[in-house]
Amino acid sequence: MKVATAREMREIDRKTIEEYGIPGVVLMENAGMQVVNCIENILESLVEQKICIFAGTGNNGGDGYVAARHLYNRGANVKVFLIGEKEAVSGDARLHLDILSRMGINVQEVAGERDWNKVKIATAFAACLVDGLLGTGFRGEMTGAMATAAGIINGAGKTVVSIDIPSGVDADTGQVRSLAVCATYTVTFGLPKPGLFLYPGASHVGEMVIADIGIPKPLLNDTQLRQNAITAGGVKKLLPQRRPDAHKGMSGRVLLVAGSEGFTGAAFLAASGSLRGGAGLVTLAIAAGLHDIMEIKLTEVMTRPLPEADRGTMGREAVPSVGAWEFENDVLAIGPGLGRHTDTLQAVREIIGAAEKPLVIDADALTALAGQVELLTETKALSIITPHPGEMARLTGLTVEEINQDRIDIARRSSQKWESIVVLKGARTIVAFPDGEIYINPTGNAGMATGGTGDVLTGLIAALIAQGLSSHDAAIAGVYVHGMAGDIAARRMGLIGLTAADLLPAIPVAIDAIQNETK
Ligand SMILES: NC(=O)C1=CN([C@@H]2O[C@H](COP(=O)(O)OP(=O)(O)OC[C@H]3O[C@@H](n4cnc5c(N)ncnc54)[C@H](O)[C@@H]3O)[C@@H](O)[C@H]2O)[C@@H](O)CC1
Ligand SMILES: [K+]
Repeated sequence: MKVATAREMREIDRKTIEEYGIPGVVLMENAGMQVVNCIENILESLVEQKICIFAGTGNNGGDGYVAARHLYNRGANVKVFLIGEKEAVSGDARLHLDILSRMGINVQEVAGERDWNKVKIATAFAACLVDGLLGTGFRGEMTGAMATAAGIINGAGKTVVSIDIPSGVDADTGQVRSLAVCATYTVTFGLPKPGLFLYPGASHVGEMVIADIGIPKPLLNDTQLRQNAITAGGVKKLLPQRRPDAHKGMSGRVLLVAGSEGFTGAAFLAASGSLRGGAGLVTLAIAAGLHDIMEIKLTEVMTRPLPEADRGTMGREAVPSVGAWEFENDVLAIGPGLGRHTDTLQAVREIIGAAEKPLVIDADALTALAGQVELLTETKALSIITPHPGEMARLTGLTVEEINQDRIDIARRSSQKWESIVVLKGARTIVAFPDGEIYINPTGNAGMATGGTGDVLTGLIAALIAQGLSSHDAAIAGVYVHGMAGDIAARRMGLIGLTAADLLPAIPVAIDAIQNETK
């Protein structure tokens, strides 16, 4: 599903109006009507329901006036509060404001203390509050009267329906400075905006309703829109089908280079992630001193001992062995729990530099790349790197905070610069491709913020590549399945105390659920 930034949405609106000839007031009419349809679904009947509409002076407020008119027509008792002056309302919004006046529906400009008291009393008795304060035109932070209004809305404890986006959320980044409206429902127009998926904005959205306001379909499917939200229906088309006469050789082979003393669990989780992801054969290459332990710990996985630097850490002599084994496999995943011994990191760089098969690079292998990321542009194969924000910080020189403030843009620019697929993990994983395309993953939960879940993802993505998916498709499908496995596990046991190993049995359940998805 395409996702549009504020600028792109403005452009879509412009083309709808100028190129297709659908007037802006019609779009606004449809938008307001869709908000009313949503409220009617929630409240069942609108007759004599008290509903407060909060409007700003822009077009978001314009949608609010339309909603007010239709709510009134359907029997509701509406109160419209304008945060600003009527004089400041122009264009399409002005036209709809004037219609309200002609209908005798009062629009109260909120300025002084007495007005705020009226607002507070009205909200206390309302069944539903409609937030048309600010939409995609919002920038910066809510201050003054806007902030006061948002505070009253949030403090009222009522059902809140936000128009297009909860006011105060940055449509492109999901950032919330000072405060933002906390919606129960957000009715967004045409296409969802990135800020509805990205945190902290995402936690203000409530239930997202994507409403048709009559924008022509070619504009909504425009390939020039470079952001997407991953959907179950989309992933279903990517996942491998298992033939009835399949044998293990057909489901692909994963070579995993992982683990070091104290970090055998990472190797176990990545290898198990590959198995649960459906790989036919999984080989774990691990420092020789740990080989015997892993033979016991992993039943279905083949293990290969690697020459060591110190006890339990891969040494540089491992490079030729990994190079030789790589050719017996379809994909090489490297990094989970490898440790940071200087020789190990050097070996990792040499392995990556020489690799010819698709690569999945994670954890300590990313540490090996810090300061030398250009190595990625020199590999023959397309690499997927799977940094969490801390690892991304080491790779980019930015802080974790800077990365989380603009996850999409940073993932996109890094992918283009490093000519690699970037899977930026964290709440709302972003998959970025060197051609500028972005996929936002909607699955997953806070319970997955625990050690080892990233190792499972590495193994899972590698398993999908082994089964014939392109690196592109494996990255998209992998993050979606992984998050969904986390959601399935969390439904069973809650968020607290969820472990990475709990994800493993949920992976096949997630894949099965997606494959049986009807859409
Ligand atoms: N033809 C169109 O463009 C359509 C637009 N629609 C609606 O219009 C919205 C976008 O409308 P606009 O571009 O007019 O913008 P908004 O209504 O989102 O807000 C713009 C107004 O808010 C002010 N503003 C910006 N940042 C502020 C801040 N930090 N504090 C206080 N005020 C601030 C601006 O100066 C401007 O007056 C969409 O979200 C959607 O709801 C819909 O009616 C569909 C059609
Ligand atoms: K809004």
